[in-house]
Amino acid sequence: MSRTTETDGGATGTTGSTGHTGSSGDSRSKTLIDARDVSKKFGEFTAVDGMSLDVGAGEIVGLLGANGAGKTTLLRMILGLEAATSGAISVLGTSTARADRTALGYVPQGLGLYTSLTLDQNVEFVADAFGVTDIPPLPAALAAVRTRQVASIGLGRQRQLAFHCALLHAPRLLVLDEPTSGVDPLARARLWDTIHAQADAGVGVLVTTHYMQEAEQCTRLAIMSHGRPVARGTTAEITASHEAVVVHADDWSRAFAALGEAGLPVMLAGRTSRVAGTTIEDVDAALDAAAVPARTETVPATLEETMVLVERAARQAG
Ligand SMILES: Nc1ncnc2c1ncn2[C@@H]1O[C@H](COP(=O)(O)OP(=O)(O)OP(=O)(O)O)[C@@H](O)[C@H]1O
Repeated sequence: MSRTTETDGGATGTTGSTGHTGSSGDSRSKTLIDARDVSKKFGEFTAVDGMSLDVGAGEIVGLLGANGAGKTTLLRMILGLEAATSGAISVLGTSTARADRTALGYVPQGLGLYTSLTLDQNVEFVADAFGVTDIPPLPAALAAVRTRQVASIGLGRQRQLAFHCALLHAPRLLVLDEPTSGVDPLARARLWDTIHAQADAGVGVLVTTHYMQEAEQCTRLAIMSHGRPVARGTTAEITASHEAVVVHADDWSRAFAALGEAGLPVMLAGRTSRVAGTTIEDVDAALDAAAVPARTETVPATLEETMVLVERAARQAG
């Protein structure tokens, strides 16, 4: 398996099935986003620093990072809503400025709906803007409230409507900025059904999310920290070189407390403690010192643990 995790801020291309698809022949035509070494400065502040990213047809690429990591800024540059300070971005085979807007669907964090208009009026507005005459029917949950003002319906339905509007003109590329934020788990699962259906139909999807369960549904991931690339690849590739120690103890709360008191970055998962980024010897020593009987084992780190570790490594590297 190719190793694609990066901790040095460098954005080398991935290889194999997760690799950059924009280099040759048939694959070139399927590359919908090709961003290379892109940076953005706001005055003296660097919000995005040397990010590279590609999205192919039928792929769901997840962009992850803590609040303020630079995800939205990168999306906005890809969409041509913000000019890059340096680097090159190609969208649908051309510069962002010349990209065919009718082939692009975008759901911003703020949804971009007209909240004082009804659901029907929002759909009509978007259909008019894109010249769509064959308007697909509203999903049942939205049809039931079609004449209500958008402001009067819940966030879950608003997000569903924003999706519906973004898909109205059958875009080839979908850009989603935290599309399920604040939505209950069932509605979230439904929105992800829609995302998968689009990808299955050949649409390329670039999505930001803070939910690890959603990230794990992506074809590939790019993780950024303080504007910089820190890891990329499939979930399996990104987590492959990271481990956690799992602690099984009858007195799980004492084990958890002992590890915390020893200064280890312990997390509780049900009734087991997990410590990522340290050795099993250190964990055993902390438990022995506190006289807590326990069985320990080393397991692959979760994506969430890996994100913490790569972010910490990036911070330490400066
Ligand atoms: N127009 C702007 N002028 C100055 N600074 C900005 C501007 N837009 C964004 N920033 C800063 O750039 C950094 C990255 O912001 P951005 O919104 O891209 O992060 P994010 O990863 O999308 O965060 P979140 O997950 O909270 O949405 C933040 O520190 C933000 O304050």
